[in-house]
This record gives sequence, structure tokens and C-alpha cells, in this order.
Amino acid sequence: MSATDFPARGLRIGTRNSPLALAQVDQVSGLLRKIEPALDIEVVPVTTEADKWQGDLAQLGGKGLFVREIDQMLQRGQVDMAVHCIKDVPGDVPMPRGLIFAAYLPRDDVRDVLLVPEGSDMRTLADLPPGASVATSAVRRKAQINRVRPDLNVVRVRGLVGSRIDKLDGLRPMDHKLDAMVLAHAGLERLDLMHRARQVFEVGEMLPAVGAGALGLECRKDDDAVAYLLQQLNHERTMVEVTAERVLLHGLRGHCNSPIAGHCVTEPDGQLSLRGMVFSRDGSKFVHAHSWGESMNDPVVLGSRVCAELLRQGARDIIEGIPH
Ligand SMILES: NCc1[nH]cc(CCC(=O)O)c1CC(=O)O
Repeated sequence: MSATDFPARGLRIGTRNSPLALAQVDQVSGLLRKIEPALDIEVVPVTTEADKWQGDLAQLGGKGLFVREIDQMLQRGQVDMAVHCIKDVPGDVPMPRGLIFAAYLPRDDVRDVLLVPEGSDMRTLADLPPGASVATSAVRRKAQINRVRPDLNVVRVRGLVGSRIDKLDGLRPMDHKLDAMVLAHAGLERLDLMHRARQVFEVGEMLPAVGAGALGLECRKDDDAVAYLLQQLNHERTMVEVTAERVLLHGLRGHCNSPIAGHCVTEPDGQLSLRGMVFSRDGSKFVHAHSWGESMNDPVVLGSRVCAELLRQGARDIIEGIPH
């Protein structure tokens, strides 16, 4: 196949059947049509096993569940590409055989935000009374909330962003009455729900997840036509930053209960700045490392260096100290 196959050949995009995933596919479809106006795009939505499962995801096989089924469809040739939140792509296993991220879109806001129930006058985490319940599913967020507010009761919520917000508003049954919830800025923005955000955490207050806010466009390595098409959307800076973060994550060899944060930015002079943190479950123990790369060309060196520094400070013991 060659780069001239489009638009004659259709493009099937495999995606989770969630409003967030569909919004992301919509965004990508729009960008692709700017390159190839006549492109025949077919969206192939899948309800993954992880979507159907209401229990603890760890019991289903842990990380990467939401992306695995889509990747298998891509490997089998049932679809031609996929759009993944890089945050959801496991960092401790190699890329699925035969697949590549051909492009990364320019990164959206990486920060986490605090939401409160409709009608609540609480504005920030600091406003919440002792013992208040804050919902999140991410161990990284829980550790960082409890690090500054050990008195808060952090409870797990799962499910689609919209139904989580319904739980916050008391529109769906929850074991606890919720006083607040932490979600990703990027996800809320894509769902046009940022009006619900009360506090946007600065990265110094809550270090983001590795890959936060970045979308990866995945295809088969040997599908030159699709790879060529997607590469035209690649945002070099995002690719470099995400690479540094993922090298860090990979080297730490976390498990699905590991509170790990990593955040890389390109400074105005072009230097890469990478921070990494590893926490105990309640955030009372943590290690932190921050280093700079000399140029945009060494995200792998930088990721390895920050990883080595975290391990030197005892990250392994913290990770192994958490049941998994
Ligand atoms: N954990 C699920 C998930 N994966 C990616 C996003 C949002 C987009 C992103 O941060 O890249 C979300 C929702 C959330 O964490 O609130």
C-alpha cells in the first residue's frame, strides 16, 4: 500500500464506546479530514470487557484493559487505527506486537481539577471540612490528596466521566455522600464540562499522570498508508515530552496500585524539564526527582536519569510496600 491509497480506501477507527472516547475520535476525524477532505472514515465503537465489568478492575487483569481489546482489533485488521489517551496505555509492557503510535496530538491541559456537587459552595480542597469525602479512582490522586489533607476520606469511583459526576451530584446511588471529586482537566474539556471545575490544581500541588492530556494515534507498523497519513498530525514536542515520561514510568516497573506521577515540559529555551514522584498509598512517604535535559534530543536519557534518581531514593521499597 502506498500513501496514495487515500481517499480511495476507507479508514476504520476503533474506539471505546464512551462519550469521552467518541469525542476524541471526532476531534481526530476532523483533523484527518483537513488533510484528506474526501477521506471515508468509519467509526467502529466497541464496548470493552472493562466497560461491562462493575467490580474492581484489578480482578479483570489490571492495567490496559480499556486499550487491549481495541489493540487486538487493530492487530487482526478489523480496524485501521485507534485513538488512545496515553495515560491509559500501560507503561510496563512493550507496545503490542506490530503496532505503533504514529503520532501524538498537541497535548491538552495536563492538570487535575476539583469538582463539587451542584449547589455546594466549597471552592477548593482546603475548604473541605475534616472527614469530607473526595472521590477519585486514581491512586496517584488519592496519595497526593491525603499527603496534604490526611483527614479527608478518599473514596473510589469508577465509570464514565458523566456518570461519576452524576454520583457527585447525588443523582446515582453511592455508598458515601460525596463532597468533592477529582478528574482530569483534559477529559472535562473534551466533554465540554469545564464549567463544573472549581479548583484547577497546579502541577506543583498535584503532579499529573504520565501521559496526561496526550492523545496517541495508533496503527499497524506495516500499514504505510495509514502511518503516513497519521504522521502528518504528529506534534513533535508532545512526542518528546511523553517519551521522557514513559521512559521514567517504564523504568519504575510499577503495578496497578502504584501511585506514580511524571510530568515533562519543554522550557522556553528548549530544555526539557522532567519531574517524577512515587508515593505510598496515603502519600505520607514519597520520593521526588527533577532533572533537565540538555536538548530536545534526549528524552530517553532524561527519563532514565529521573528514574534512577527515584530508585536511588528508595522508590522500589515504596512500590513494593503497596499490596498488589
Ligand atoms: N482515567 C481515565 C482517563 N483517561 C484519560 C482521561 C482524561 C484525559 C487525560 O488526562 O489524558 C481520563 C479521565 C480522568 O482521569 O478524569
